[in-house]
Amino acid sequence: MKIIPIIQEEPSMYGAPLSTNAKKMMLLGAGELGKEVILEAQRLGVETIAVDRYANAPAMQVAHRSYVINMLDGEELRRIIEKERPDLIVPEIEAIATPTLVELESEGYRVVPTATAARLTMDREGIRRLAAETLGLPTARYAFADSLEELREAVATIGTPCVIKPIMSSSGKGQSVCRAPEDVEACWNYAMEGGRAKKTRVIVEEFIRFDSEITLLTVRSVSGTTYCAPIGHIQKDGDYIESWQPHAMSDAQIAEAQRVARAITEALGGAGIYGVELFLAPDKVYFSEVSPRPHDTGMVTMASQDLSEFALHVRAILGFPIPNVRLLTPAASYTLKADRETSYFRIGGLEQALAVSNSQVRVFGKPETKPGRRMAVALSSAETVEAARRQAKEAASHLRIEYGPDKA
Ligand SMILES: Nc1ncnc2c1ncn2[C@@H]1O[C@H](COP(=O)(O)OP(=O)(O)OP(=O)(O)O)[C@@H](O)[C@H]1O
Ligand SMILES: NCC(=O)N[C@@H]1O[C@H](COP(=O)([O-])[O-])[C@@H](O)[C@H]1O
Ligand SMILES: [Mg+2]
Repeated sequence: MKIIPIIQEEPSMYGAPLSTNAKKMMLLGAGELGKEVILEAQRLGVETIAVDRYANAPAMQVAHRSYVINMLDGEELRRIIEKERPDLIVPEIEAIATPTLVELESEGYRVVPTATAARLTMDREGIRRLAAETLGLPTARYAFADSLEELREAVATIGTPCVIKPIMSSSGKGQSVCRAPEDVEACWNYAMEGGRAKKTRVIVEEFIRFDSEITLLTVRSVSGTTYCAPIGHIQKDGDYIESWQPHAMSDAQIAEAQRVARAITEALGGAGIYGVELFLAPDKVYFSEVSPRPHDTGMVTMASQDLSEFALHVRAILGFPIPNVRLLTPAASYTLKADRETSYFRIGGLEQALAVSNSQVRVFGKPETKPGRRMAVALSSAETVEAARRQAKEAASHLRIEYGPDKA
């Protein structure tokens, strides 16, 4: 019997999930952000595959299928991609063998937003040099170092206080503020322990005394470039604790923030959502970094916008239009973090948290706690940002992690 393939003339024509004509999306990284991306993809009838370094990751729990591999190993990555042949490869974290993604893209695979964007944002050096040196965007002064000796020199050049970060890390892992030359060795050791990949290189950045910091979610789709209302946030030890939307900014600051966001997202190309991180100082908007994917601080959009950052990402990468994004209400998010390592734990306090007006909770379902690991988030909406922040903080304060005995 001759099988007549269904010709996919229109990008929007696809069959049911798990059928031969399904649209297949593979997420590389399966944390709390990927979980929401997968749920949104499934709402549009897409078949989903989640990949991460450990079993039972949040997005694996909602995907059609999953794989546990070392995503920094190019051969392992290629093996599962060639086995699954996904229509879309969607990086969800930075630490992926991006040279393999570049090769796969040249062989015809579609990497979101582009393999080059994944490669440039895989470590802090690629994106910082693109932003500051190629595009001339305003950033903190910076230098790189590969050893403790080089770090001493770099700190002397940049001056103290400065921020030291492994070039490959996220959520503040291995990041510290160096306040005086005698702190350099402790900062180096901390960076070596905290980096995600086995790379010893670090970036030293001038410490910016900003008034506030924001994420400007920027969407590139067939409808053009759209900016969400700015999201303000507070970070502790390099990781986000609280975010809110909209963040109050002057017209001049908004115009400058959008100029920077347009420049960096145009340079990275492709379609999808980008989280452009900016520091707002009285007379300047600094570019900090960009995620070519949904952003943790953007979880607030699940309570504030008609289309969350996850829905926007999925729409954009599938090639569907995004004529507008509506901010429905001020809203805020507040995180719940663990303080020790165990897989014997329970999360409680939902009865009280959900009794707070206009509040919701997302429990990510991570199988293990670790010190500083984000386990859940509270989301609240209100008439004002201030009230939303109070409610989200209150809801999160009711959530608690009860730890059992450590593993025998
Ligand atoms: N040069 C700087 N000056 C002042 N504060 C900084 C500087 N660099 C980073 N920070 C603070 O540390 C936070 C985390 O830094 P950064 O975004 O570079 O780390 P990250 O590990 O990539 O975090 P994430 O993955 O959550 O975005 C920033 O949001 C900011 O609050
Ligand atoms: N700032 C980036 C960020 O928030 N990324 C999100 O955290 C997960 C890793 O969490 P884990 O370290 O707890 O496994 C990632 O998979 C992503 O969802
Ligand atoms: Mg950041």
